[in-house]
Amino acid sequence: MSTLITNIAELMTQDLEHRVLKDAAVVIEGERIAWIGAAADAPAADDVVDMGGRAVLPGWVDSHTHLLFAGDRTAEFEARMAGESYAAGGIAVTMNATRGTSDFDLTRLALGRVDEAVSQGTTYLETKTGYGLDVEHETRSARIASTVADQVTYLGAHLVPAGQDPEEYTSLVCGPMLAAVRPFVQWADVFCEEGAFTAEQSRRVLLACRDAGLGLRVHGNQLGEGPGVQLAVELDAASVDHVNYLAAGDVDALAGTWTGWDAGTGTGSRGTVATCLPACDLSTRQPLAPARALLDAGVQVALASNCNPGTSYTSSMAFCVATAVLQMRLSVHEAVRAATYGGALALHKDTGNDADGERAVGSIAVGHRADLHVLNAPSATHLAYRPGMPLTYAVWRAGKQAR
Ligand SMILES: N=CN[C@@H](CCC(=O)O)C(=O)O
Ligand SMILES: [Zn+2]
Repeated sequence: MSTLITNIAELMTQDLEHRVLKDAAVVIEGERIAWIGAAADAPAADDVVDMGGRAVLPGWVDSHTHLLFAGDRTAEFEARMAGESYAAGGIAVTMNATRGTSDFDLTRLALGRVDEAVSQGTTYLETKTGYGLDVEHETRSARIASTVADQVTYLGAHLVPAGQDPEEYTSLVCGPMLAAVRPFVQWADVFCEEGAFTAEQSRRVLLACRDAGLGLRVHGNQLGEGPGVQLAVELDAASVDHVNYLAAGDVDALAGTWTGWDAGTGTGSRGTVATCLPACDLSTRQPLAPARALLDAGVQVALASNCNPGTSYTSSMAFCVATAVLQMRLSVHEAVRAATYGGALALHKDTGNDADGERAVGSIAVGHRADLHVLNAPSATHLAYRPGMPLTYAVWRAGKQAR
């Protein structure tokens, strides 16, 4: 079964050549992209869908979310808007609410959040554990997460629960908890920040997880200059996320990880992606991450929602893109790229086509997964030009129309 999607005013492919095609068409066949090119040259297909002069982008790749939670932190948000600063301790409020919720309700809540994201154009997403914080509840979160998200990250090292010795808790995270979650997760993450985990504790966790075969990610430099970025670089993590407070040495270290990467062919040795979370920066009133400086230094950048009840209760990637353009000084093409191809790079899903069966996401090219986001606008520029507007017109996820 093939579908020709035609009369596309602007097709922003975010492929390796950064092609933006005008008056274009795409053919999808099953879950894959089978053809792209000028609408006038399009081959016949079983079905034809006329986009009426709208813009088409890859679906958003949201590489950083925390969707497995119950409860709400409105009071904490209100206090912050009245001048309080964000501190890691709020995580315990969500931990208590999450532990007190049934499997059925936790699954329903997470699925509802995935639906919200997909209906706004997200077609591939990662989510994390981190609100269970004991073996039973971390394992449950990992298991449920593996049924609702495309990739799952183990974040047992999110906060040391009250009354527990930090070193003993770190040993639990590195030992029995890791063994229990392992069947359900691909990645491990640590909140390496004052009030959460020290550099030494974070390193212990990441090394144990790497030995268990997991890829690595780090929450780093969110609340102040700290060791997170350097640790991520040292351990060759796929991504370091937040990156609000960077010293010049941090930017250089991140740039250094990409010197063996050939961006033109998407081959070579991968570095550490800097994942910026602008909705979180605004909601916590932290300085926006220096995405412009990172890109200018040669660092690969992703944008993600960080959807969670404490610091960023939104899954709107369009909001992140608009903020990146309006406030972080990225071009529209750069911001969309960071929210699609950049997220795929951060999740190691940027390559793969017909030959290896692992289909790439985050860019529109033959053989890649058919993840398309149609805007109710003639160009992607409208994402920043009309911020906050409901611009998602249609979504294809793995070749199926999801909206
Ligand atoms: N910073 C650490 N973790 C989350 C927030 C968790 C919470 O406050 O519930 C984040 O990415 O911002
Ligand atoms: Zn996070």
